[in-house]
Amino acid sequence: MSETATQASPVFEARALSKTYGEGETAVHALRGVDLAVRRGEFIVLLGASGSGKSTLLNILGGLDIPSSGTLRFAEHQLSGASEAELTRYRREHVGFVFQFYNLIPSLTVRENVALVTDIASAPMAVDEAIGLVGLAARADHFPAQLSGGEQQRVAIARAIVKRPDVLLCDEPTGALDYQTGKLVLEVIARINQELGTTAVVITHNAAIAGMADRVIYLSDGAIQRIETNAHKLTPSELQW
Ligand SMILES: Nc1ncnc2c1ncn2[C@@H]1O[C@H](COP(=O)(O)OP(=O)(O)OP(=O)(O)O)[C@@H](O)[C@H]1O
Repeated sequence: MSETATQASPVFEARALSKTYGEGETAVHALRGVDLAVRRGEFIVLLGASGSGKSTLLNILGGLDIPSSGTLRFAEHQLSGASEAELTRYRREHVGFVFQFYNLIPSLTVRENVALVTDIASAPMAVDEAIGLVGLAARADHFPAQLSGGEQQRVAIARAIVKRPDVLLCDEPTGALDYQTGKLVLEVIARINQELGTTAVVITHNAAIAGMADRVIYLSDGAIQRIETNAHKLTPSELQW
């Protein structure tokens, strides 16, 4: 992260964020009082056991879910208490999502899959620029079925970043990929974070990935257990697992 990013004011600020699914005896407390500030341009890795609340936190940051209590602010937008229409606009203008499964449209080429989202973006980059950033210029006219899992995930990343989102939220982006392919995908996410200054929050089950983060947030039972800052960030090629 650059010096300016370190000094910038938080892009996300969460206070006492809680999320309860259901009610009464069957209530599940997915988040219990999370306080968190994320700086612009930061690379955050979220670690924690299954069920610790990682996806819930990421989905709330991305405006896909709403907290039961507490407050959440993104830059000048108050997300807690926002209407469904406001959250839709927030997601559209500011957030790129990458999930474990790529959700590409099989009948469209790489270029067409990425171009789809540019219609609703206010200032998208050129489709071929996004495809170039993820290293797939030579595959732009191919269909998803002609690509490896890692290449399909890179298309999904191109689709997420073509609209120039402020934040890139990734839920287990390498979960379905082998070691080498996973590293390539992580390299692309690190590149987007560094070259475009996109704030990145990445959920993983793989503790080794923590080495490439500015900060690692450990969730346990819906609460932040600890936060570690990496004095020296590793590149994905230096990670070993
Ligand atoms: N829509 C929902 N309805 C009811 N309970 C839910 C819902 N979504 C999540 N939960 C529960 O909230 C808790 C936190 O789930 P969450 O998916 O955030 O955990 P996670 O850390 O991302 O887990 P994993 O690593 O397995 O994906 C879990 O107990 C889960 O069962």
